[in-house]
Amino acid sequence: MEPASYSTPLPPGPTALPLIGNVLQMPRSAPWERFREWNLKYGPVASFKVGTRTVIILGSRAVVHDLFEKRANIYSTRPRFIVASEYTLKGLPALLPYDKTWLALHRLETTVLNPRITPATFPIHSMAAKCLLYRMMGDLDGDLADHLHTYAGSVFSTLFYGTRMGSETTEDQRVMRTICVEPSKCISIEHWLVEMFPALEKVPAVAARCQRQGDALHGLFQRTFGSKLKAAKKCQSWNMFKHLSEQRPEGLDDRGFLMVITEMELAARTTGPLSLCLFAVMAALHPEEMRRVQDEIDRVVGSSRFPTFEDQSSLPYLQAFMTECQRLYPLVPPSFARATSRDDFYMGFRIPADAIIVPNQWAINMDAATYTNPKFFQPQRWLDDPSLPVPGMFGYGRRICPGRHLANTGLYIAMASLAWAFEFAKKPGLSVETGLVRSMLFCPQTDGVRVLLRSAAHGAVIKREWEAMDPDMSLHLAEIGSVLGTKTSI
Ligand code: HEM
Repeated sequence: MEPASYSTPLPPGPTALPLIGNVLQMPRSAPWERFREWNLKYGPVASFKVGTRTVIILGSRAVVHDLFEKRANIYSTRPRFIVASEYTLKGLPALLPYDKTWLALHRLETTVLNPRITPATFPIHSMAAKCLLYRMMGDLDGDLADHLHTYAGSVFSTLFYGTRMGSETTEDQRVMRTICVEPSKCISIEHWLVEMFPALEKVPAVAARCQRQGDALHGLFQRTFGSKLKAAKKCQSWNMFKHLSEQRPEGLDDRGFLMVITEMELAARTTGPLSLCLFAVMAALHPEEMRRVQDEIDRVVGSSRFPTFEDQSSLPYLQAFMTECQRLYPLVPPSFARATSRDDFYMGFRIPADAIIVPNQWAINMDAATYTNPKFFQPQRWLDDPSLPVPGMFGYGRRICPGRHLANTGLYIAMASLAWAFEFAKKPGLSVETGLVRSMLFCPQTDGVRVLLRSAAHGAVIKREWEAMDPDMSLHLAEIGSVLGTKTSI
């Protein structure tokens, strides 16, 4: 580590105005594009000011690795987000500083988000994929995004609460979708202003609005997840939330526990479906690439059965297509911000304690020195050079997404099944760029995607599998429970 000195300059960046800093240079949408410009101009570690706070933008994979992995003791905490951490999402583990409370809650979550259970979840994911195909086949002109959200809903309401496969209706998942969208307002650009000018919190009207929003959201979470949790505890089958409530650490009150449940619900129900929406949009926009994915699936799987997890290693082009989607359009383009827990000195610059650290994932994925023609959708690049660094879509270091194993499992089988069963055609005007960026999440719009069944043979398999399906998942859930070493009630 370089010698500490307070005269060491901050990383370079655009000239800041007194008081407001660089606020006027911040675009209202896609700020990660401006961050990239600054990284290109000032270097891979650049800084700017928003109000009184220092923001450090990291524009290269090597720098993110140095700081988030090698200096994890300094870079694993979160910034203090006034609106989100103290009002609307108070108690959500993802927003907590890196301290004993966070460690205890994180340990609790990883009790069930444990990679050891992955193979035991295969039957549940596969069954949900079958339901997805059956529902879509019967509603080809329907709302594609709805179906993709229902897929995630089926998987997670079975895993989290032990419900029968497919028992969650489209209406249930619409309600959940509305709930999931609400908190994203807490991280909108507008709210950042309050975060950057903490004095605004003292303005009575602002404080009252934050309080109202917080109370409303907490009320919603308590009602929704509180009653679902009650049902999970009574459920005969093993389920994740019953398991978690049995492992609940001493000192964690009902409200705190419910925020753990809320966090897992929000994460599970938003991220996966959005990745699937992106997959469908990219399939429609790049028919020639999708054709290659389907040729591969036809060779390996054929049309008389569904793709399975055993097929995964034989479908490298599908994997390349998925990875290229994630590189070009990362779900969380600037990734999630971190903060420094103390002063640090890096590359000759001072990174002050409490600085907000933004690992600009989108810029890293656009690095032309790593990815030739980075703006082009070229799945083949992953086969030509298997040593290419995979986009860090799940974050880094100690705060890396604990749900990544489950997420990858669900994405693979859903994407393989969708590509096996359907063609995705482009309606006039479809563009991935129109994908709405709701706060910091990229939300691809699927209205411009037309879905067609690939053949009558595929349709017959979907129907046959649906008719043979047993929606009772309790044996599979018991298997997950036994991997985790719990007694089960069946
Ligand atoms: C495609 C799917 C997903 C993506 C792209 C994704 C991405 C991310 C990212 C970028 C972070 C921040 C990591 C960091 O700060 O470095 C994160 C955190 C988190 N994710 Fe995910 N995630 C996904 C699915 C899931 C699922 C399915 C779950 C749970 C069932 C989950 C649970 C969490 C939790 C609890 C955190 C907070 C970690 C903390 O306490 O700081 N995620 N995720």
